[in-house]
Amino acid sequence: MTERVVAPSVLSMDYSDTGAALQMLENSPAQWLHFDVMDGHFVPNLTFGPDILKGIRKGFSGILDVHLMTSDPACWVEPFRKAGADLITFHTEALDNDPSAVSELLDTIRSQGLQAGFSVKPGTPIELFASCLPHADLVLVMSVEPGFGGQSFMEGQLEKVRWLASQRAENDVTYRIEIDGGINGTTWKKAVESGADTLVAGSWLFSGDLDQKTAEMLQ
Ligand SMILES: O=C(CO)[C@@H](O)[C@H](O)COP(=O)(O)O
Ligand SMILES: [Fe+2]
Repeated sequence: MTERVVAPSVLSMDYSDTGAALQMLENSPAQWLHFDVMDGHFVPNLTFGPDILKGIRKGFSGILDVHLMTSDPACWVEPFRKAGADLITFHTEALDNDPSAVSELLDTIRSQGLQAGFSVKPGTPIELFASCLPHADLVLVMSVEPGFGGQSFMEGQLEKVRWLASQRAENDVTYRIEIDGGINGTTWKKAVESGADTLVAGSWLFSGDLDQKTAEMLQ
């Protein structure tokens, strides 16, 4: 079984005291940090670039999990690799949902020594990307429309998690199944029961008791 991982989303981090926030994360049981990159074009919001990741890299020794919500994902692979990313996930919709292009970009990311993932928005069928699964280290199921933290969990997306888990059980593939959006004290359990092993959580985790909530999710 794949070890469960919790990845707090930096979108909800306290930026009035970044050093203290990073220190708290470094000392917490969370193994990863989820870094949401939004370009104001693929999604109607704008967040962080590689320079910010470079700073975060200095204060966090775990896995830096970059979630690219950008229209041109390929051009950001090298800058984020140089900045210290460990894993880069991009959206299939940015590549017109073309499975060949998705596999090709996954291979490119891996060839740079990084782990590679792809993600689908809630309206995109996951089955389109069966041929991409052997090329992926992680598949990210969005359980909200990408763009903002603090939205409600879309329970119907768990069907994709179940499909990914069954594909993994039936085939010679080893990707992680990550879920992102609306994760809280109730929804994380549903995600895990459906087969998710990598839990991104932003607003709920950062609203208090991050260590305790993370430890519970890892039990
Ligand atoms: O990618 C995204 C949003 O587009 C996420 O990573 C959110 O940042 C998760 O935040 P919560 O839904 O947990 O508040
Ligand atoms: Fe995300």
